[in-house]
Amino acid sequence: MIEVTGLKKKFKLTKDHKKNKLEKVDPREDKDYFHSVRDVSFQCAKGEVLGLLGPNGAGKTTTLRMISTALKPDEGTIYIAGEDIVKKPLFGRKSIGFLSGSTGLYGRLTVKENIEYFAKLHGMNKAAIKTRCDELFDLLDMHSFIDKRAENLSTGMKQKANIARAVVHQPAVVVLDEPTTGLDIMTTQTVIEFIKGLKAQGTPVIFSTHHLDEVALLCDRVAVINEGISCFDGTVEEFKQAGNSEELNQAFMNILTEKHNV
Ligand SMILES: Nc1ncnc2c1ncn2[C@@H]1O[C@H](COP(=O)(O)OP(=O)(O)OP(=O)(O)O)[C@@H](O)[C@H]1O
Repeated sequence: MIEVTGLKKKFKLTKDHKKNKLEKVDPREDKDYFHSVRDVSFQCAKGEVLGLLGPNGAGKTTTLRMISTALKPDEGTIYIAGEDIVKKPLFGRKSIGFLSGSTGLYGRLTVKENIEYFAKLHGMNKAAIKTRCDELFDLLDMHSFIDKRAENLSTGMKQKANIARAVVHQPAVVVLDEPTTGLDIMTTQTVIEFIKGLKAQGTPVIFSTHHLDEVALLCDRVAVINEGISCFDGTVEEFKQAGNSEELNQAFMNILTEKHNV
């Protein structure tokens, strides 16, 4: 179970940003700061998949980076197994597997060497690494490229390798920032099946997406962020009710518009 409550994060504005007066002013911008995330809360229990939705710039990546402990929130709590990982970031790093657009692999190492290296960093022994790598290479259909250098991978291969890297230590919670962006249909399907597998094992999965068809396929819960503020957190059925539509795209737009006009 992961429970996120009242997260806030602001960034100091640079001089260059402040000078650019032609840009449309975002309500989150004040004199010196951009309040990227203003009040975000949601929860995801054992065996649930939560889809994190919001327009471009809503604050999804900033929120997920706080959950991954890469960014420290200004306010708020993130509880996993009864521990606030804002106060215990080391526990957070062990408990969470995080995939982001900026997750990196070492270009000169092969895929296998990369995954083994990150497994070692997590303190796994040789036997455990072999078993886990074989399992991940099967699940993510990676065998054909595990001996290729990471710098020579296609977008899809790289994404699969990054996912394997993120979950090699069997984290208690998996957090994926737009895991299917830029992937072809086959690779997307492999990633979707992989998320279903995590769910079947009871691992809570949080993923951000702009694809509501993925929400229909995978999610038990939905959280919506707009301009840094949570405007929905509930089950997919509650999402349809709140958005007054059985069609997820329409429900999403209705939720955004309604909350936007309040
Ligand atoms: N380090 C930073 N300094 C200043 N502003 C930032 C910083 N990081 C993020 N922001 C701003 O915070 C807002 C939220 O960004 P974020 O990347 O979290 O949005 P998002 O919901 O993930 O968007 P997208 O769907 O386009 O990926 C954006 O306006 C972004 O420009």
